[in-house]
Amino acid sequence: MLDLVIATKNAGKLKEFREMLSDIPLNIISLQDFPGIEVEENGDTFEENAVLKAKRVVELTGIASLGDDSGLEVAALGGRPGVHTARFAGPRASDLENINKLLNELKGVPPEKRQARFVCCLCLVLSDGRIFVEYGYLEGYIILEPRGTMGFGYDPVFFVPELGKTLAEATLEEKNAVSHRARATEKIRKHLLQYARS
Ligand SMILES: O=P(O)(O)OP(=O)(O)OP(=O)(O)OC[C@H]1O[C@@H](n2cnc3c(O)ncnc32)[C@H](O)[C@@H]1O
Ligand SMILES: [Mg+2]
Repeated sequence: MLDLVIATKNAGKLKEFREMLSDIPLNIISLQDFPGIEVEENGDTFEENAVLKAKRVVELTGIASLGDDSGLEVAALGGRPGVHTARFAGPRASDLENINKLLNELKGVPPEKRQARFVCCLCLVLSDGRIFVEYGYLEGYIILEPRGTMGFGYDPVFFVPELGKTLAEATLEEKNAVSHRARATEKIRKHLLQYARS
């Protein structure tokens, strides 16, 4: 069975990928298995960062890699925090600090004007250098107070109309049925299947 390195240090993303790709015969590992690898995410777009992550891992390991760069675009904030989502409240910000900063910036914005979307850009780089890029989106609203304990990141404040709950109130299976990451993964799946058979 071939290895696939998910180019991430985020345990929440890894858990979602492991579940979504469980039917593909690949041995899924991550940067937890390569603690020395650091990737500077200095791109101006999700795509630049997703490509940076996966290319760097292939360069250093020689193993095919899937990079995920994702984030939140909030309409009332003109699309911010966007590519800066992970460091919205500062370079080493925790999920809670980021959520608090978001809720503060949205203070006084009424519920119907709190539209947001999650964006996920996935980049698969194979060891022969071939590159595939796909996007997925999830539309929702930023609620007034966090709700739920599952998932990661901004999940407790992201309400999904099609689920009738926040992403942190959704099970892994429910989130993976609709998420930005799941939608991008569906599009990249055929390339992963081909790689697994190679
Ligand atoms: O770069 P890696 O190591 O993959 O991990 P990261 O957490 O830094 O990931 P990003 O650079 O892609 O930043 C994504 C930001 O968007 C948030 N985010 C992305 N997908 C999310 C999801 O499904 N639910 C909640 N928050 C999410 C996440 O918490 C980060 O703050
Ligand atoms: Mg990151």
